[in-house]
Parts: sequence; structure tokens; C-alpha cells
Amino acid sequence: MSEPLLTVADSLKDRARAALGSRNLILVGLMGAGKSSVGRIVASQLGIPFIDSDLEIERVSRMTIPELFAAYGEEEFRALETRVVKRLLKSGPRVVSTGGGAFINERTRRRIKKGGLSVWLKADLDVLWDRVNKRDTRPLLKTENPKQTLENLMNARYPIYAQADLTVLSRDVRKEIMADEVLMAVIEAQKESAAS
Ligand SMILES: Nc1ncnc2c1ncn2[C@@H]1O[C@H](COP(=O)(O)OP(=O)(O)O)[C@@H](O)[C@H]1O
Ligand SMILES: O=C(O)C1=C[C@@H](OP(=O)(O)O)[C@@H](O)[C@H](O)C1
Ligand SMILES: [Mg+2]
Repeated sequence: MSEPLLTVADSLKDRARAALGSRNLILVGLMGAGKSSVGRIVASQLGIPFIDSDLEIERVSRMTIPELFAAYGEEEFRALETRVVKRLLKSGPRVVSTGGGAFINERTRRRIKKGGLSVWLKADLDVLWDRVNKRDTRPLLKTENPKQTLENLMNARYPIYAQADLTVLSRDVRKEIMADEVLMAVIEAQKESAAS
């Protein structure tokens, strides 16, 4: 009998899974970058659990993100986010997609840096705007000029997201392709650290 063929996709998954080891993979980046949707696919490819920190915050608080912002304000939301992210990163391997402000908060960023391999999904303004303007679930964008607000957030936050371990450009391609690019970045990072 002939050996089963190992497809390119299988080998990508296996190599990325081996490169990750017991570490967590943490997706960071601005609203609309694809952290939640691409993270879910990456986890399923790797065969490890996926957790979205916003969904976990909603689960434990029994409130939606807009309700939390309205009832307690952004500062309280950030405090809760820090606690949830810290807990989610205690064991691994997992794929954890964070909300866009998590890596910007110093305490949460420290947890993420210690808690695994961070990946910045970086996108340009038009890609992000195209994706976020279809829904009104993001309290920070409830302003008179949400596209300008998004641009201001980009300017303020991009130097901080740049501290992530890896950067993957989030483009207008299928989410599955973005997920493959994340897997490839994990493999590349491992090769580089083995070579140095
Ligand atoms: N590569 C992509 N191609 C097309 N649509 C995407 C892509 N990535 C994300 N989206 C869509 O953009 C929106 C925002 O994605 P989401 O994963 O919620 O981003 P984030 O969690 O970073 O805010 C969702 O409607 C999602 O389906
Ligand atoms: O950028 C931010 O500060 C936020 C991003 C949101 O998550 P997504 O980035 O998944 O949209 C959510 O956590 C909250 O609305 C605040
Ligand atoms: Mg999200």
C-alpha cells in the first residue's frame, strides 16, 4: 500500500503547531483587523482551543461590550480586560484573540508579552473602515466622524502594536489565506530564533 500523501496544507499546520509548542498565540491589532475571525480559523488549523477575550468578558459579565462601556465606562472595561486576559494566558497552547485596546493598556500588554507569541494583524485604514462600518458594536466608534476616530486610533496605537513579536499584513483576501499567513509567520519566527 502507498503512503498517504501529506498535502501542503497539512504540512503548514503541522510545522506551525510544532513551532508554537506549548505557547499561546495572541492576536492583537485595531478593530476590524480580523483578530476574532482569523484567530478562530488559526486555532482550528492548529487543533488547539480558541478564545476571544471580548466574548469571554461578555460571558463573565453577562453584558455586551457596548453595555459594559455604557454602564461602567472604558476604565472599568480595561480593568476587567486585564484580569480576563491574564487568566486566559495562564495555560497554553491556545489562540487568544484580544480586543483592539488590550495591547495598548500597559498592564495587559505586559501579560500578553509574557503569555506567549503575539501577532499584530496590521491593516490600512480603508480595509479597517470597510469592515467596521457595517456594524455598530464598537463603542469607541460611536462618534460624529467614526472614520476620523479610527484614523486617530491608528496614529496613536500603531507604534505600540509594533511591539508585538510578529506582524502580518491583513489585506483584502479570504480569511483562510490570512490564517495561513499567520501560520507561516509562526514557522518563520521559529526558524529565525533557532538560527540565532
Ligand atoms: N480577511 C478578511 N476578509 C474579509 N472579511 C474579513 C476578513 N477579516 C475579517 N473580516 C470581516 O471583518 C469584520 C471584522 O472582523 P473581526 O474578526 O471581528 O475583527 P477584529 O476582531 O479584529 O475587530 C467581520 O465582519 C469579519 O467577517
Ligand atoms: O479597540 C478597542 O479599544 C476595542 C476593540 C473591540 O474589539 P475588536 O478589536 O475585536 O473590535 C472591543 O474590545 C472594544 O469595543 C474596544
Ligand atoms: Mg474582535
